[in-house]
Amino acid sequence: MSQNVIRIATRKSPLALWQAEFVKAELEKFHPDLTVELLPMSTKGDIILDTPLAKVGGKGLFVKELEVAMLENRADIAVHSMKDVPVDFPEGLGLEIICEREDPRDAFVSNNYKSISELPKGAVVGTSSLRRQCQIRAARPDLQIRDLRGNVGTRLGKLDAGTYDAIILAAAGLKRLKLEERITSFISAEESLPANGQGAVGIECRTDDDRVKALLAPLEHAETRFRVIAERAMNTHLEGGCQVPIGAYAEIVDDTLTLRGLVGNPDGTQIIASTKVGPKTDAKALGIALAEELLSKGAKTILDAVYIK
Ligand SMILES: NCc1[nH]cc(CCC(=O)O)c1CC(=O)O
Repeated sequence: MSQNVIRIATRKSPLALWQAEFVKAELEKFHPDLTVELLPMSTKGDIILDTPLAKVGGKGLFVKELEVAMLENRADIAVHSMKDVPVDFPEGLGLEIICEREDPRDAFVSNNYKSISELPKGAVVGTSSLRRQCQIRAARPDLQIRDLRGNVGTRLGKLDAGTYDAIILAAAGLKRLKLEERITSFISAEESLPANGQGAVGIECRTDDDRVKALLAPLEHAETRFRVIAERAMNTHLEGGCQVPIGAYAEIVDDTLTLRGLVGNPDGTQIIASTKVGPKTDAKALGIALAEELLSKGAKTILDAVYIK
């Protein structure tokens, strides 16, 4: 491979392409002589669109093809939403860079109502995230949750077609796609704890590729890394993928990290939540400790029930 080219393997969804273009622009900013090429491809997760993701099973539905491309040296890096990145990487690949986090919150989108609390009794809310479903139902057991798949544009189209009274999406995705004006209101972390890594973009590459790693280094954001490490450690220790009702959200103030976590069942009748606080450099240990605490409070029974359904 020429010394002056980096090839980005990317999914073809608008959000994935935005993320790849963002990394391309950042790389070109730091390295004016570098040429960055995009290699768009389809993944299993893009193709299986009619089955709830928890049932399709298997983590990493959206990343396998990208990883094969890097291992076969057809691409050098892949850009991921940290929320969708599996916890384990194939031999030879690793998540080398975590970029600065965008807004981590969930967003409420509706053409008729201002917020979840203003929805009329029995209103229909679209989301395929068990995490969002669980927390919405906990606050409003009367609401009906309906599956909502497809990329961000497709989901907004279904809302506009009248299929739902409201839908829930990640604020980060809407902002990145310049669709921020579609956000009716932001859902606070207290109302809906975000998914681990939500709003953060990570870069995967071959672990032995020192040339690429050196080029990527300026894109690293240390604070985001500590936050995402804590959140992912909790998720990993719970053995949860993205498609389970688990929320994990870390914040840092003056080098002190506060990690909140919750595990619930899809209908929101059970939620186990807790918090750990400690030095940010203990991010991983805090995540594991929080997972242990949630497990000891009954999270395992809840998660087992979600997986076998
Ligand atoms: N699960 C799909 C996905 N993966 C990342 C984002 C949004 C952007 C982000 O979290 O970085 C979305 C869409 C959504 O949840 O609305």
